[in-house]
Amino acid sequence: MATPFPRPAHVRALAATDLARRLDGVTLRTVSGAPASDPAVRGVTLDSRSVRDGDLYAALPGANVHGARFVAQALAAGAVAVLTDDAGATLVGDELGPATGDLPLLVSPDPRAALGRAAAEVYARPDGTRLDVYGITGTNGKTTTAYLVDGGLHALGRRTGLVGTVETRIGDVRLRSTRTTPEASDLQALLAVMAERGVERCTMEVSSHALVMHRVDGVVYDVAAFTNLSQDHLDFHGTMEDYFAAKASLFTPERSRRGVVVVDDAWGRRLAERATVPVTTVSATGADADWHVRDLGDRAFLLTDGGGTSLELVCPLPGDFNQVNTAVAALLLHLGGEDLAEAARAVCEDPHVPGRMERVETGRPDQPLAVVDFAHTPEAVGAALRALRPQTRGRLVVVLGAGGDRDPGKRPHMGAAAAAVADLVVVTDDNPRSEDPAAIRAAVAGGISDALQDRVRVVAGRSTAIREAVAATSGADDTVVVLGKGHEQGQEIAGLTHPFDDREELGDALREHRTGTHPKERAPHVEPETSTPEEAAP
Ligand SMILES: CC(=O)N[C@H]1[C@@H](OP(=O)(O)OP(=O)(O)OC[C@H]2O[C@@H](n3ccc(=O)[nH]c3=O)[C@H](O)[C@@H]2O)O[C@H](CO)[C@@H](O)[C@@H]1O[C@H](C)C(=O)N[C@@H](C)C(=O)N[C@H](CCC(=O)O)C(=O)O
Ligand SMILES: Nc1ncnc2c1ncn2[C@@H]1O[C@H](COP(=O)(O)OP(=O)(O)OP(=O)(O)O)[C@@H](O)[C@H]1O
Ligand SMILES: N[C@H](CCC[C@H](N)C(=O)O)C(=O)O
Ligand SMILES: [Mg+2]
Repeated sequence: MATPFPRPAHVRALAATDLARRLDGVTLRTVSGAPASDPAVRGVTLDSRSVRDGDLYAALPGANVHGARFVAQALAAGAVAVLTDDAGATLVGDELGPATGDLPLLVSPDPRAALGRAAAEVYARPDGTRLDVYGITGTNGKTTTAYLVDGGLHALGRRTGLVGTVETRIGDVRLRSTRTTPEASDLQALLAVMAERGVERCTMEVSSHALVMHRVDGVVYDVAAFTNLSQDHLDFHGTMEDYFAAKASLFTPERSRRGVVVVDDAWGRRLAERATVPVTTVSATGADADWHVRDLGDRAFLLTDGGGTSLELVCPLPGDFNQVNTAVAALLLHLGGEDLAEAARAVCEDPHVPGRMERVETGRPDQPLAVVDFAHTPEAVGAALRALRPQTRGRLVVVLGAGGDRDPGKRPHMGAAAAAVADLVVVTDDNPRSEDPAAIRAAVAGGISDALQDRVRVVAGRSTAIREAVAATSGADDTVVVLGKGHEQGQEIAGLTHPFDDREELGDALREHRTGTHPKERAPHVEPETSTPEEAAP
């Protein structure tokens, strides 16, 4: 898929030989052994389908295929040089033969690691342009905190950029994000475009995939923040230790200048000890920290250093965890040079975070409290439901599933976390991707103990499940919450993405429930029938 990201108008046309010299560990070679030609490199990409005239094409080894397989396509599209590894150089020779004997090959033992720096060289900002970059990492809360920071900056009158799961923004221009953290060459181009268009501060989510896959190499964050660590992505990282090591690498001088670390889990406490840049710590649980969050009820909380500074704030979003996200956002801005009190008030002004604890309203006074949230880890499922429990006088009904082709180990824990708090758990499909949806549902429901199985319904088809959940509520005292897909606009089933929006589905279900309309199926379903709880037996 072609990258949607723009390129800067002004680039440095660096001779390929010069570029090679600027990159540590890179040697210049040709297929034939003849001297390399020396074209000007004016852009960088790692995807042959996105090559533009004058580009360096990074032919990277991948889990599925070696990018060197696409060198002919890249050259046809205008690539003038190739960054690759030894294996890639051999493949280029095999694919192209002597025809492009003087094509400059920039060869590195780890071309993915060289990519960000290569792009940073080519897209180097004009002197005097200042763009501060803030990076937020952690298992849960990156998107929410990034919106809080960006909203705060906006309220303070700064021109901002935002890069994350939901969208990418350059000032007022909004682009769709394909990943939480873009690939290194896209990111460097994006930051250069932001600087060109007068953006002063860019706030971005930094995923653990990005840290391991060198997507943020070439960026030094002015302030980095860590929210928390709990189980997710073990399909990619293997162990929690490795997952932690990925996150911790953000808090080193190569990647950031200073940090904010939440020390409410053991990983955060370890990070605060291990970080090799100065960090400010914050806790909402009374752990030893520089700053503390004290809940005052009704969303009010105190941000205090236990000494002379105490700010009373009203959290703009529901849930105790959002008080922590708000505190992190305020402290990050403070470390970035803003006055703390002004920053904290600005952060609390009026953030809209799409698909996170987002209410769905029909205008009908007797509708249940209806919420769409992005919780898709055991920890987040528990946190989201615990946030809604006290507001619910009647029944708390939750719809959830788990994504296919993603960490299978978290599925039973997600089911268990939901059943521990909710009165009814409707287990259904998230994005099954290439997996069997029934097996994923069974894994989620299978995590729920026998004693709680009477709270569980397993329903194939997310649309049907949302309608069953709404039908299980009986008025304004009840809550129905749909977890896992938040802002997502599609449901990925067997290689195809079908339009699907939880907020629309929930709104439709609430309106149909009121008028007694028959549930309509808007999205294609893998299996149309409603299955029974037996299917979920472990
Ligand atoms: C697990 C993972 O992150 N994989 C990334 C990895 O893919 P890969 O090693 O399998 O690459 P590959 O498919 O073998 O292709 C090899 C190379 O050939 C290139 N290619 C391929 C085909 C073609 O026609 N032309 C071409 O140039 C590719 O661009 C690639 O560089 O390198 C590719 C680019 O080099 C990435 O696109 C790809 O991200 C995939 C799409 C992905 O889904 N990543 C997700 C899991 C991800 O990154 N998620 C995080 C975390 C979100 C969160 O925190 O919850 C995110 O930041 O979004
Ligand atoms: N600080 C927090 N602690 C625990 N749970 C949280 C926290 N912040 C948000 N959540 C929960 O996690 C869900 C995901 O939040 P958010 O989208 O902000 O995280 P993220 O880190 O960007 O996730 P992703 O990696 O998938 O992009 C929220 O919908 C909410 O249920
Ligand atoms: N960025 C997250 C999104 C997960 C959202 C959930 N709907 C799923 O499909 O698992 C991931 O790739 O793990
Ligand atoms: Mg996110």
